[in-house]
Amino acid sequence: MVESEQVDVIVVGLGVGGEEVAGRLAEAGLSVVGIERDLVGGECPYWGCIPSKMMIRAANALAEARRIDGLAGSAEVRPDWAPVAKRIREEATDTWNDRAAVERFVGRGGRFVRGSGRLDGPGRVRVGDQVFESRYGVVLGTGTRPSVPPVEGLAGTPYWTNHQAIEVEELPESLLVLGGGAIGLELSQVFARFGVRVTIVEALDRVLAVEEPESSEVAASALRADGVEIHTGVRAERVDHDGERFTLRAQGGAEFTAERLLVVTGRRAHLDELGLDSVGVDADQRYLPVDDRMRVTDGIWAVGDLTGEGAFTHIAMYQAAIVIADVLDRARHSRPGADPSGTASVVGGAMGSASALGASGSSGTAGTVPRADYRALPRVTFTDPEVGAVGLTEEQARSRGINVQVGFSKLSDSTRGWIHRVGDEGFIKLIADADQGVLIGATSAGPAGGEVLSGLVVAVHAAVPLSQLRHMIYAYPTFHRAIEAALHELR
Ligand SMILES: Cc1cc2nc3c(=O)[nH]c(=O)nc-3n(C[C@H](O)[C@H](O)[C@H](O)COP(=O)(O)OP(=O)(O)OC[C@H]3O[C@@H](n4cnc5c(N)ncnc54)[C@H](O)[C@@H]3O)c2cc1C
Ligand SMILES: NC(=O)c1ccc[n+]([C@@H]2O[C@H](COP(=O)([O-])OP(=O)(O)OC[C@H]3O[C@@H](n4cnc5c(N)ncnc54)[C@H](O)[C@@H]3O)[C@@H](O)[C@H]2O)c1
Repeated sequence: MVESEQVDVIVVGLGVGGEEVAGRLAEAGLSVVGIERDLVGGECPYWGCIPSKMMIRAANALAEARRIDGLAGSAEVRPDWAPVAKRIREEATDTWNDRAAVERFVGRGGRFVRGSGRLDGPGRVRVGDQVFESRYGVVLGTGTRPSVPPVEGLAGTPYWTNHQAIEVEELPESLLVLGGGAIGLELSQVFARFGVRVTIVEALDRVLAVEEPESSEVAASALRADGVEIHTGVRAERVDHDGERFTLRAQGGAEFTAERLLVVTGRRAHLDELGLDSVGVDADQRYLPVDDRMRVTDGIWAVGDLTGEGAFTHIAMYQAAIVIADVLDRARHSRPGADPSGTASVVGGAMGSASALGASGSSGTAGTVPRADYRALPRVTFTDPEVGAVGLTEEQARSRGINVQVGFSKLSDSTRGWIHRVGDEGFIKLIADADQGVLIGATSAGPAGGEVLSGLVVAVHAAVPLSQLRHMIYAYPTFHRAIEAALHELR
């Protein structure tokens, strides 16, 4: 048996969630080993949120310029992908190099190990020839990878995932997008605005199917206006690549061809790679279930996409704060002569007297571990118009037997929408629990729909009574005044 090295905490996977947990625990004075097999920071900064939003910023600038005609004169727009690719390479990803992130982690007091970590019994993690043993526990933050459907022929073709789409230096003439979810819609609109002929093929009967049907309609009609072809209810049967072009054949005989094929049909965790059987946890699951303190089992926590609680960076960060508080709580109570009130410094040891966590307050008060609550989970799909949503959709609320009231108002009927004119598509949809007199869900689609959402997130999170929401003052003429109009429509 390989001799193991003892540390306080082992973090496997330094994506959004793992990096936050490992860095903060190290700052708090624990000895932390952080293990990452690819790039420290994970999907979001290198192939996800940040570069995709840089693309969207650029594509939206083109769209705004194209709206000048008829509103403010005329403009000739000549898209150029080169500055977008350069910005992603130089500003966002350092050409997909994590040097700075590794240095940041080490600078916070962490020990970095590059490799694939795997549980090797309770508290133990193996990385290649090294074995680490943890005093307080192991945190898993290994995220997800693209889930590629078993369509005949697809596996042998040079299809793109989000990685190649984000890294692209020269745009193709045409692009087939398999999957009309968040990634499919955001990237399709970007590429279409830069002149690529884009076709989306979606299996369900509408795009963005996890959100309200009205959201699907607004997003689909905006993309169509940008020239994107959308085919829903299509079952892909076979994919071929002849060296130059892809052909996708669908059930019923329909055929789609393009120079490139982007597969964005969801993501999946790879639990089989984590050695979960060595700690008695079933690896044959889609995600790793956790309790409201993110505990998988005694001494093992999970954070981020791996938990299946919503694949968003803000969820990974939210969960990370809970894990940090819980691990520190355990460390506090495990020390000889521990102060169970939790009022002493967070942990002992050479670096333990001053707690950065205590100073920032993000882990909660010493001794109290916050519990996860996803009632007011916000999400924003950054199409133009943006589709922001929080809490339950109408269908989810009805299927739970809630006494539902729905309020709806179109942005174009608001003063601000009318002033805005071109590009004012969108709406506010409110879902209320009539018995409780509170909002339990809401959608805010429109220009800055994700920003307008914030008031609705507060309303759902804090269960603000509808009577109070109706008697608030909404600034004139804002887009968010449409919330007031929708409140008056609740029935
Ligand atoms: C194109 C795209 C756009 C997105 N846009 C947004 C957005 O606008 N807003 C938003 O909130 N979210 C967005 N997301 C989702 C967001 O990127 C994820 O929710 C987030 O990255 C999840 O963080 P994580 O820490 O759970 O996992 P990840 O970021 O996936 O990190 C997991 C890390 O673990 C490593 N790893 C895996 N297994 C092992 C192992 N055995 N040993 C060592 N290391 C391992 C991986 O290499 C990886 O670095 C987007 C995603 C994509 C793909
Ligand atoms: N703005 C954001 O916050 C943002 C942006 C991008 C991604 N993300 C996160 O990343 C996750 C993954 O994004 P995604 O777009 O890959 O997944 P998704 O689950 O959002 O969408 C996948 C789509 O592919 C469709 N699909 C599945 N199999 C198919 C098949 N065989 N043929 C045709 N269509 C098929 C599904 O019906 C679905 O509409 C999202 O769930 C989201 O949480 C967030």
